[in-house]
Amino acid sequence: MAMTITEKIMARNSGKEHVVPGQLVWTDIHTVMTMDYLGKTCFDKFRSLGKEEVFDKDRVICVSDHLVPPPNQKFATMLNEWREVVKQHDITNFYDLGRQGIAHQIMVEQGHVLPGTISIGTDSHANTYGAVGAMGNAIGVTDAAVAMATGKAWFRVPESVKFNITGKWQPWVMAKDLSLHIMGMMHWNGHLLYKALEFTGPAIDSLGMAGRMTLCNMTVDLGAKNGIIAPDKITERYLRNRTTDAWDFIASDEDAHYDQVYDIDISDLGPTIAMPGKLDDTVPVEKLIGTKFNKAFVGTCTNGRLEDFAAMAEIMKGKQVHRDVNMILVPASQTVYLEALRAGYIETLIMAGAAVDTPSCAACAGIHTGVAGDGDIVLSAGNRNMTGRMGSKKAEIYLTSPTVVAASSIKGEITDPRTFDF
Ligand SMILES: CC(C)[C@H](C(=O)O)[C@@H](O)C(=O)O
Ligand code: SF4
Repeated sequence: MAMTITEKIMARNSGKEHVVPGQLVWTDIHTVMTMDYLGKTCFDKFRSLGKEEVFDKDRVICVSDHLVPPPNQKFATMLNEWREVVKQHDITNFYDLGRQGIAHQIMVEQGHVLPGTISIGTDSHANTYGAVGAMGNAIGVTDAAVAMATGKAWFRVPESVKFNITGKWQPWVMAKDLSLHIMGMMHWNGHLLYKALEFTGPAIDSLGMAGRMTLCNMTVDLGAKNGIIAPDKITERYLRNRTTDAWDFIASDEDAHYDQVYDIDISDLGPTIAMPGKLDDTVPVEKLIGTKFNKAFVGTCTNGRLEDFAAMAEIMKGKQVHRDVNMILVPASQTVYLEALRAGYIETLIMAGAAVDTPSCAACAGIHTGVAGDGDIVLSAGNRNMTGRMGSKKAEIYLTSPTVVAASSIKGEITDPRTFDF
């Protein structure tokens, strides 16, 4: 019986020949991720199950990202309790301050997710893991605690939806623009709720791992269960030095059934921006040319990767951030930070007047490093722009790609990087 890649992953990890959408399955879990913000609660739940030892100390991945370095005493104390509980359970892979990064970046870059397997995390953007052909899923602390105890979790097999992406990427247009375009196209109409979104087609084949991570990452903001891209040569190259585990090129059958199929030709897709307060209210950059803003932010699990800073450095080299703009850049992990330093991108960006901070979630959820105050207008490459998301309820957040943020920050107003004067 023909199956989609997500159905195949659900089947193979629940010991079944095949599964169908709607079926409940009890599956093996490759890795469970938890982080500083919810991790202590998660371990408390785990203890309440009467358990002391996690199912596999190498496969419960603990990351400090939302709260490091602690911005205040409350979070410093929370971090101390978190560190204590991770220590008590003798977890092998603890990415604490000094080795830190945003959990989803860590999970993929450190080889903790594998094509054809299922990894879950106590954070909504665990969908990111679909970039390497894994089923990545956000779950609550109770389900995470059960998985930490048993190495298993239950799922309702989702219906699959195919996004067939064709055409050639225009210069400076990024996967983020496609994500925002889909967000606007679907208008949160409920059609993608709890669906498995599969991205395929020539424009995906040519997309690097950073773009694939961006695309899968934001599927949760579309209401989907997961986002996934079948592993290919790009995946293989990416995973080469990151995992020694065996995996195979799992893919959907040609005659697999999809609940919906969307064809998108990106030849005409330009830089795209989500208006403040509503992620699905997206417009082409042309509509906002000249709009003023005073804060620029690039980082997060959506756009804090090496390729993002590389593109920004190309645009900003030898130029200066406009005097009315404060720009904060936060690499998604220590590895990204180091690679960006070595490649000279950080130097270029600092010379241009950007402030670069230590890897963390930073101001994305309004916790630290550049939170928004009353009256701020932020041009951000993050993933959420609801009122109050980055701090003040009296701030406005426009969401876009790193190249739009780069060109616009030089100009001091929203600008199209395709027509930017280099
Ligand atoms: C704190 C955490 C539970 C939350 C999430 O899961 O999304 C955060 O990462 C966010 O982006 O708002
Ligand atoms: S970077 Fe933002 S969206 Fe991603 S996990 Fe952190 S707070 Fe959540």
